[in-house]
Amino acid sequence: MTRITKAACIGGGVIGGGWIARFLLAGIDVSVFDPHPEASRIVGEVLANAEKAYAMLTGAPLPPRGRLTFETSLQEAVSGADWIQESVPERLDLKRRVLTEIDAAARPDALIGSSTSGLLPSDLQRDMKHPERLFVAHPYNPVYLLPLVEIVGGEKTSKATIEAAMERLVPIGMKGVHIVKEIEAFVGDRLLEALWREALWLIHDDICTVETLDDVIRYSFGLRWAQMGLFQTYRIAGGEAGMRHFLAQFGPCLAWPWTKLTDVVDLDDALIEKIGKQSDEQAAGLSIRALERIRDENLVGILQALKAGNDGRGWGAGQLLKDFERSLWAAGGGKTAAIDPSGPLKLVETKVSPAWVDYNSHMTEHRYLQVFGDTSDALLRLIGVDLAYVEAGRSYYTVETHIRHLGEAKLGQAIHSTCQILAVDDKRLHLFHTICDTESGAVLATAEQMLLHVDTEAGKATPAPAAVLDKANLIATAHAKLPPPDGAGRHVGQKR
Ligand SMILES: NC(=O)C1=CN([C@@H]2O[C@H](COP(=O)(O)OP(=O)(O)OC[C@H]3O[C@@H](n4cnc5c(N)ncnc54)[C@H](O)[C@@H]3O)[C@@H](O)[C@H]2O)C=CC1
Ligand SMILES: C[N+](C)(C)CC(=O)CC(=O)[O-]
Repeated sequence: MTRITKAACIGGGVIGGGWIARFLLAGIDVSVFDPHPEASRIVGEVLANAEKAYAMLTGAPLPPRGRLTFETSLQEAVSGADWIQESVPERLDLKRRVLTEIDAAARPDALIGSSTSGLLPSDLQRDMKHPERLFVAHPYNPVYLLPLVEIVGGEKTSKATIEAAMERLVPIGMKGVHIVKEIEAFVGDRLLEALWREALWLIHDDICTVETLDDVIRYSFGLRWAQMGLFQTYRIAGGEAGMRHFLAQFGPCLAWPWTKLTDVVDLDDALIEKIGKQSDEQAAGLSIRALERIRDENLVGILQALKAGNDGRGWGAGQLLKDFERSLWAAGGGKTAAIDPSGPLKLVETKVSPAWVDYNSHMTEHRYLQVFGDTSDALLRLIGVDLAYVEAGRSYYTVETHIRHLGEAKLGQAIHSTCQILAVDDKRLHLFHTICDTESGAVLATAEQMLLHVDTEAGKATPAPAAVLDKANLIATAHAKLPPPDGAGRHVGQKR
């Protein structure tokens, strides 16, 4: 799979900032051009939120963050970049000018994506010398968490460009959908605008407030849409007879006066003030950045729930996250930086994610097991038991775990986990893990585990090969010199 090696972002506002974070956190160097005097502060704040969100989103090893540079000219920014993302304000004249400048300065094989929400790529590429490499790459806010990108070509865009763009989105955890015919606003914004138009009428006509309208969405179909979209949701709503019955029953309503159709409400001063006032009341003093953090925590929780859906196989955006994590493990998981076996190995660093917190407002018990499981997995990769090893039919299975809960981990808290090998023989790995608060070093939980080496096809324990045992023994020999960890060998109910 071909990867982006260097990205350039022209425009670093809401969307440019999101793209910058997406690229950097995928390990890609990014150079930015944005004449706004506070561009670097704005991008820095978006990036800080994105890093916080990623720490909660995944325990998979992210690559080292890409290098971020701000340039004083567009030409310097695009130099050497193989993906250039334009995210300047939504004005055709401005975008055409900027895209023409990018076209003149970019390397010949660079792909040029525009974040436009609705302008036609054929209009955008009109003045370009190499229009075949221009496409719309329309993302959704926040770009670093929402994976979708609508890829739309214009009359002069080449097929190869579309294919290359779609392919390069995969390693950065995004899902490209190719919209085969160009229309204004593509698919997503066409749908959103229809809903928005209706919403503005409902406020204008005093049917409800903005808060009630948002409640109607977020307590009902908003929850459905995140996981099944529209058509699959309606298929189920047709009962056992499915979609055809649904169409027969509710199709005729489309001709009833349920909607204002394409009438556009007049956004006069009075309506703007009414919506602005109601929106201020709804925000209850929360700043935009604070609302962004709440939104991000919620999105992380939803993505993680979807990752666990469909009997653990993942569903929709959650399945995409699962695949992305798999690629992260495959790419970086085995290459743990210099291991120092003179102490317990620090193998997992993470933050307590919203989906991990229970009704007691702290990390719930099975998430401790998840972190301990991740710690065992990290150790296994270290001794050569990686994805390729497992796919070849052998692995280690956990046969016993004893967890002790000694402290509380709260939402967003930075925690890490260490591993001490207690014993190794040809079939068994006896491990002792400790989860600590990263700031204070306080011990929050420990787990003692026994793992058995298995032939996964036969479903039987089998001796591990020398290559694995040698690596495990090297660490175990060093760990044998450490004092036995406090709590090792304890059983439930034992007095301290
Ligand atoms: N805000 C949103 O929800 C979404 C916006 N988009 C699209 O993304 C694009 C950017 O929108 P936002 O980020 O929301 O706008 P924004 O106003 O937050 O950011 C635009 C940035 O472009 C910079 N800029 C202006 N002229 C420039 C130039 N000549 N060269 C380089 N930078 C320049 C500005 O200083 C500003 O930082 C638009 O095409 C918009 O339709 C796409 C998806 C969602
Ligand atoms: C309002 N908007 C048209 C800029 C929205 C988008 O383009 C996509 C989004 O993130 O909702």
